[in-house]
Amino acid sequence: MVKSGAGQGPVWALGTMSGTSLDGVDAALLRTDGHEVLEFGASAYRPYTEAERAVLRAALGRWPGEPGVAEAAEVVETAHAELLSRFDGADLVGFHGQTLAHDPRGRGTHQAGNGAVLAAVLDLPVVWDFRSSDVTLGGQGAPLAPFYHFACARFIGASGPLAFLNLGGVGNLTWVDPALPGPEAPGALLAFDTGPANAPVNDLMQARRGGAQDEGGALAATGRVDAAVIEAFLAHPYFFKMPPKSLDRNDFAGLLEAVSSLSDADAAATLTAAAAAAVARGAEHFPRPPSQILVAGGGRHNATLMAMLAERLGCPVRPVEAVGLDGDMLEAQAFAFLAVRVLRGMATSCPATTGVAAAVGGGKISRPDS
Ligand SMILES: Nc1ncnc2c1ncn2[C@@H]1O[C@H](COP(=O)(O)OP(=O)(O)OP(=O)(O)O)[C@@H](O)[C@H]1O
Ligand SMILES: CC(=O)N[C@H]1[C@@H]2OC[C@@H](O2)[C@@H](O)[C@@H]1O[C@H](C)C(=O)O
Repeated sequence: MVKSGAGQGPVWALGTMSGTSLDGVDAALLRTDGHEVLEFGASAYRPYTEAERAVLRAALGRWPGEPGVAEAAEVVETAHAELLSRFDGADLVGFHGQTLAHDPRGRGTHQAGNGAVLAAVLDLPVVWDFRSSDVTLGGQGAPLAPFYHFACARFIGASGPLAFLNLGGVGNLTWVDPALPGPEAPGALLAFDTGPANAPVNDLMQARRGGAQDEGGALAATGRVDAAVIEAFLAHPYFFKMPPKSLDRNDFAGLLEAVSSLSDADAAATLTAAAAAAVARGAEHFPRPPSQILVAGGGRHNATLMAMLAERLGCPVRPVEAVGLDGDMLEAQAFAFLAVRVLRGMATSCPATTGVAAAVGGGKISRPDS
C-alpha cells in the first residue's frame, strides 16, 4: 500500500520544523525516494500564539517528566495537528518536535511532542524522535539537515564543493561535496553548529525594545561593533572543539551580559557581528574552499548579518533562493526527506555530520493503528 511509504519508489512526505527561535511551526511537502529530491509541494507556517510561546519558553532547558514539559508537549502537538491537517496528499509525516533541551554527552536530547498522538489524529505514519539514537551511539544528535543538504546540492546540479548555512536561533554549517557517491561516503559532508545566530539579537530586542527581532538588521546597521566583546566571545571553548559539534540554544547565555553596557545599536551590531564571526571561525574547518555558501533560515533576511558574512567569508554568500530553493522551508523539507529514509531503514547521520560512531538511522515510527 502506498500509504505506508515502505516501498522503494517516490512518496510525498510532509516534514515539520519548530525551531529554536520559538516563532512557530513550518511544514512542507516533498516528493522523494529518500535519495533524491524530486519535487517540492505545498508549504505552510503556523505561528505560536503569545500564550503558547510562553508555555514553550517556560519549559526550555527541561527534561521529560519535569514541570511544564507535558504542557509544552501539548502545545506542540496541538499546533502541529492544526497545521498538518490543512495538507492533502501526504503518505507520511516527519515530525521534528520542539527541542527543549540538548546535552548530547550528558542527559541526551529532548524534543517535545509525541508522534503517536499525531499519527492517530492525522491517520498517517509519523516518523519522530530523530535525534535520540544518534546520541545513544555517541553522536551529537545534531545537525541532521546535512543528508538533505547533500540531496539539495545534487538537485541544484552542483558538481563541486559548496556549503549550506542555516541562520536560525542557532547557526549550522554543512560543507558538501556532491561529486561523492552519497552522503555517507567519507569526505562527502562535514557539518556542525557554528554558534549563536539570531537568538542573542532577538533576546536583546526583546529586553531593550520590546520587539521580536532586529528587522532587516536595521538597528545593527547603525551601531559600532565592539571588537573586545567579539574577541572574548571567540575565546569560548566551543570554538576550539573540532567538528562535528552541536549547541543548545542557551549555551552562550552570557553573550547578552557582555553587551549590557553598550547602546542598543552598538549591542545589536556587536551581537550580529558575533554570529558572523562564529560562522567565519566555523568555515576554517572546511576541507576545501566551497564555491559558494547558500543561506537558509530567518537570518538571511538580516541585511547587516549577510553583509558581515560576505565580508568575512572568502566566497559568495547568497540566500538559497538564488538557486531556486526555499530558505524558510529547508528544515521542514529536511525532516520530510529524513522521514522517508527512516521508514526505509536508511541512515540519517554519519561520523562527519554528528560524530556518531557509524552511519545510523534515527527515528521512531508511529502508525495510526498502533
Ligand atoms: N526580516 C527579518 N529581519 C531580521 N531578522 C529576521 C527576519 N526574519 C527572520 N529573522 C530572524 O530569523 C529568526 C527565525 O529564523 P528561523 O525560523 O530560521 O529559526 P528557527 O528555525 O526557529 O531556528 P533553528 O534553525 O535554530 O531551529 C527570527 O527569530 C529572527 O531573528
Ligand atoms: C538540538 C536541535 O534541535 N538542534 C537544532 C538547532 O537549530 C539549528 C541547529 O540548532 C541544529 O543543530 C538543529 O536543527 C537543524 C534543523 C538540524 O538538525 O540540522
